[in-house]
Amino acid sequence: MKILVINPGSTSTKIAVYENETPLLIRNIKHTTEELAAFPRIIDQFEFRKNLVLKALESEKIPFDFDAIIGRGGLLKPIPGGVYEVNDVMLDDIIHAMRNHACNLGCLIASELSLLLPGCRAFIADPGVVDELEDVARITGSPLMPKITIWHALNQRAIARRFAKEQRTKYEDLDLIVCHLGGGISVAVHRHGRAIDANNALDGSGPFSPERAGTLPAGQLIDLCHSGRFTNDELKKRISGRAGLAAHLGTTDIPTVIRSIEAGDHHAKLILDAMIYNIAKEIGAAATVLYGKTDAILLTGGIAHSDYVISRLKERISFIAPVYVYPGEDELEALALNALGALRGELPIQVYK
Ligand SMILES: Nc1ncnc2c1ncn2[C@@H]1O[C@H](COP(=O)(O)OP(=O)(O)O)[C@@H](O)[C@H]1O
Ligand SMILES: CCCC(=O)OP(=O)(O)O
Repeated sequence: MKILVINPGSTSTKIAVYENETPLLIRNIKHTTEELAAFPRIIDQFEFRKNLVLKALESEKIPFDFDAIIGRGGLLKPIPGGVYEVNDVMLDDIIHAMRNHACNLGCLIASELSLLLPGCRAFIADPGVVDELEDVARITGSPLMPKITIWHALNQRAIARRFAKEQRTKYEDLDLIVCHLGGGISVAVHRHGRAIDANNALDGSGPFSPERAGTLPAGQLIDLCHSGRFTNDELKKRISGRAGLAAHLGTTDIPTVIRSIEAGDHHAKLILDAMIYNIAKEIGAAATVLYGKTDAILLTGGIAHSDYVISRLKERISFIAPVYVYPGEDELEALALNALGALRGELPIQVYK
């Protein structure tokens, strides 16, 4: 069986072709800020990113012939984890999505390309809106604003399963805290295979990150909204996109920040250390969800490549549980395996309503 995998991220479009479990192509196309700035909205990048996928296949001489195309799912309504067939309700929700993120393009491109091939199916799996929260985790101090989770469900689950396999046990038998350290930072509590708590890494809660504000002081935010200094869209960008390290230091690139620190930039050190401090606090809070009985803490995502960040994080969190580091992400393989499992009847194909 042949699977095309499409993972549009904030700074890249990742593509893979699998023949059963074997990868035939893995391609990471990076996008510069200037290149993407030409598109007023993320949805406007649709043709650009779709054509990049087609060009990558053409340049590798891979025939356009697939049993399924799977995209990293978008910011839909909250849904349980798993594989979903792309349908009209999903496409309509994505076109009218309240939240902007490049992953919204995943199901749109998968759907459009699948229509070119009779019998080819379009799927998404474990999108960022996967919601398996316990009821108690859903309640905030205002009934007007129940908790929403937006997190790296796909990669966190793939890494948690990889860890379980390495430990010769089952994901469903473990109690884990998983932290994805990327453009956004998510911390989730996985209790026996269910993510019972997770932050909103996009525009809500948790530690600040390379490009997100994380939890903010609510009163000050309201005052800023009414200050007349910013439009609605500008303020949203100051929460998601131009926030966190980008706002403080003008870059989201950790190696650049570390070079500044090594060159004696005390402000850069203060900001990066503050980000690490906030991540550690979020992980500490997650440990209370498990009553302190955590089998392991897994750190993953691009920033997990950074010794500076990981060594300082470990200093603060190692007392909770053993810490394992999985730099980067496993999203392409996770998507491919989800599509294969669905086609083979090994995984249920859920219907988005
Ligand atoms: N080798 C590396 N060393 C340190 N930081 C890195 C490295 N590679 C990527 N990063 C950082 O990881 C972040 C992006 O993480 P990634 O998981 O690729 O993104 P996302 O989760 O947004 O898709 C950026 O802040 C980037 O600077
Ligand atoms: C939308 C999923 C959570 C997130 O923040 O993803 P990125 O880090 O890839 O932007």
